[in-house]
Amino acid sequence: MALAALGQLNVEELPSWGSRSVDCFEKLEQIGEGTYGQVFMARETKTGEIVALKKIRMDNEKEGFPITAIREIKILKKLDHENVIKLKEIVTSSENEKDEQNNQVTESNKFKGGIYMVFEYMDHDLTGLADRPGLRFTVPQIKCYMKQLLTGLHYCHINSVLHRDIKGSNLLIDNEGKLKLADFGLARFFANDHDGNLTNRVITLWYRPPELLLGATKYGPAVDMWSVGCIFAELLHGKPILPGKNEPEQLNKIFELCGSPDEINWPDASKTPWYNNFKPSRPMKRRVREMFRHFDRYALDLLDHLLTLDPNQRWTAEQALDADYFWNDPVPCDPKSLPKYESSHEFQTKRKRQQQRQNEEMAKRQKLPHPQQHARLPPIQHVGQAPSHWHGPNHPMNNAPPPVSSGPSHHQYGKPRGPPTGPNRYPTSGNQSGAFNPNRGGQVGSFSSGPYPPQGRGPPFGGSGMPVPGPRGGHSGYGVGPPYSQNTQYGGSAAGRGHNRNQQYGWQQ
Ligand SMILES: Nc1ncnc2c1ncn2[C@@H]1O[C@H](COP(=O)(O)OP(=O)(O)OP(=O)(O)O)[C@@H](O)[C@H]1O
Repeated sequence: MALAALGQLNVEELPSWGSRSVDCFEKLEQIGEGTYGQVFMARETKTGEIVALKKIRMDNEKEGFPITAIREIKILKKLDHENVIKLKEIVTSSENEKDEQNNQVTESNKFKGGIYMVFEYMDHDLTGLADRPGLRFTVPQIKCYMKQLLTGLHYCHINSVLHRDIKGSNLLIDNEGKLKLADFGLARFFANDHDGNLTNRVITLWYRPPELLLGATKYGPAVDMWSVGCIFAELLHGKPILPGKNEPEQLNKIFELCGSPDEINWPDASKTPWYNNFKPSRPMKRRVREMFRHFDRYALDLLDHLLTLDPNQRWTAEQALDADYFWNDPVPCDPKSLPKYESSHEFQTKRKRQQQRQNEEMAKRQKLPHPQQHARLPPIQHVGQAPSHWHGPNHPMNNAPPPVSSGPSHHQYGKPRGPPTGPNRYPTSGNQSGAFNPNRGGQVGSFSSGPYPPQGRGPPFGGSGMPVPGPRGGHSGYGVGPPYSQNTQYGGSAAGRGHNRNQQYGWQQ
């Protein structure tokens, strides 16, 4: 099959798609559990190649094959880029197989069989990787991941694809340091005039832009760029920056950080469907630069242009890649120079948290001292999961040997891991613009999932599917002034630069 050049779509199709059985693969371990299916690490029996198998969940489908899976397959078959996950083929299983929990198929599902998407295998997702105790990403590493994220997204956007669920667990990373966008279950092709009516119920809440929270149904690539801004700040700050519990609170957090919409910062805000329901009761000042004053000026400048309320003024992926941030020291590192980690996926870190909770409960009951809690452990969401193992205190980023372990792990060569006694991986403060040693320096950022955000796929505003009728509808924090001090300056722009470095990415517009 001829490969598409960078920036081009893949127009050829493998003839064998769907014709092979999943029996050609040996399932090794479950590595993911998503809204739409389980993900397994597997080995192709014939070639020994390690792949990821994503089983398409059919049990809730009354109307046949799920539309999200159809979309994901359709889009991924067309995309061909080094920063976008590669869908290798589709395989099927016979209708009377047992399900993954070893339950026999029932009357209602017995004729459905199983359909799996076969992906290239990636060792980590960004959330799972960053949740490793003791891990600190360096600034060149963050720049390297950000550059790849933006390059992959730029490719999607110039090919008229919106991702619509950019978040850490959908950014996959291999041990060559390559980052790839994954989970195109919410993605769709878009028209450049943004004239169509698109669904408003997309993007995981913490990464959802203000225009969607205000009900917009005509939108474009800028929605993904807001999510990128949230991830960027999270990488540098060490924790999610806008962890709202529900849509009104999410909007309130956005306004507290980015200021309330007005005629200057977002002239069209008042035209959004739910503006009158959610507009703040009094003006709020923009505080991005104050809140993140510990970032260096180039990082702040990029962040400021990504976390821009008005989607029309928000930077595009192309503009972001041209930001001074990527062109000033310390420059992004070469992906290949990144340390290799034992594999980690969010699903597994959730299991570890589950195990820790159980240990704590046990310790409480036995009146023993509590096991040490990792600073950033989110609440448990899944119960009844199998125990796993802790990562040890030593970490490649700390110039120490890799963790050692005694039990089974993601890889057969996995080693035992001890309790999380490593240093806190969140940067405290300090200017990052000084001299830097990528492997040793104190200029570190980090990233973590924190408590799990509500998913972007459910209906907004609880079960009703309707917006809360007013800004004060039961939400105490809404419309109340922000808790920050007033003596800050907002400004800064990278506008006016004459030089464009875009051609260095080999894009085709
Ligand atoms: N190609 C892959 N290689 C390794 N791990 C993968 C791969 N694809 C997915 N995973 C793991 O499985 C998890 C879930 O996959 P994915 O996001 O595609 O499923 P989903 O059902 O759409 O999930 P969600 O509802 O969380 O969006 C990912 O976060 C990742 O950890």
